[in-house]
Amino acid sequence: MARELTVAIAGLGAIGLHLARALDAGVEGLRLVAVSARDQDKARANLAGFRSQPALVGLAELAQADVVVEAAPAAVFEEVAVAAIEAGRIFVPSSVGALLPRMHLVERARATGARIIVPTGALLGLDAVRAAAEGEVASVTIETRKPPRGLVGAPYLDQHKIDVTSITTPTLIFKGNAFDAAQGFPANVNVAAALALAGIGPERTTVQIWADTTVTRNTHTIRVEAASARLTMTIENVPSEENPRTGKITPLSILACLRGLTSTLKVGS
Ligand SMILES: NC(=O)C1=CN([C@@H]2O[C@H](COP(=O)(O)OP(=O)(O)OC[C@H]3O[C@@H](n4cnc5c(N)ncnc54)[C@H](O)[C@@H]3O)[C@@H](O)[C@H]2O)C=CC1
Ligand SMILES: O=C([O-])CC(=O)C(=O)O
Repeated sequence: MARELTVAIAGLGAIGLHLARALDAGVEGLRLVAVSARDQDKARANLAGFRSQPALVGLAELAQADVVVEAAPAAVFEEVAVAAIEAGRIFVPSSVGALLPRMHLVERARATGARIIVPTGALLGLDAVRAAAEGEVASVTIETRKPPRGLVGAPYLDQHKIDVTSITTPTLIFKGNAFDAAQGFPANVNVAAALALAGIGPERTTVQIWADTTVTRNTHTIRVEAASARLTMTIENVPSEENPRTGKITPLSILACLRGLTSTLKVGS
């Protein structure tokens, strides 16, 4: 008997709307049943052509589904996460940076039977990082280069009075650990948070963020020095039209992650 999971999505932006459309088009074993949006009229317009109408509900009500995907601003992460975890659901966060200061949610999930599944998102190679982290790892670093406009609005820039729009040459904006990077750039370094969780934790994972006038893509390079292997991997993400901070691959990665929840053949660990 094929297994079917119902899915709910918080947020219908660059990630959520693409994912909702893909699920509505039909993915074996997954059925979109509910979505949540800030702008209800816009959401209704976006959903108008769907083959099957998901319910438009409040954030906490998303927990009616087996799988709750968070694709909303980090500010509402907790509301979505707590409802899903308390209901014992599978919680799939996009705003992974918001999970780092809330690791108590993992303990709650253990108690309620919920699972928290962090997708690879805009990054690559977390399978290899996880494998390496089963053994000894000396260092994990990530270098993120974004067109300056992709960094606009980050709290770190306001705090340090950095105007990225006036930058004319590639400039190192931040160097520190993944925990501090996630606080300072909540809409930009979810990839660093996911890397930290896959590998050696947010304190030991080193992050560099560059405002780079020479790149048109959100570019992430991971370097891992481990007893088993040395990894160097780069992904160059095409920014999405809706939100230049978010690479187009992100909803695709989450879709691939969701498929893996029910598929008979699953590739990659
Ligand atoms: N894990 C990863 O690799 C990546 C994670 N992200 C993160 O994923 C999250 C979503 O990213 P995008 O889709 O690009 O953002 P977006 O800004 O395009 O979409 C977010 C949507 O959430 C909606 N929203 C806002 N408040 C809401 C509320 N109270 N209830 C319901 N909906 C609400 C907005 O109206 C918007 O449509 C962000 O936190 C972003 O930083 C983005 C890229 C990669
Ligand atoms: O590269 C991207 O598409 C988005 C990104 O950096 C992130 O959210 O961490």
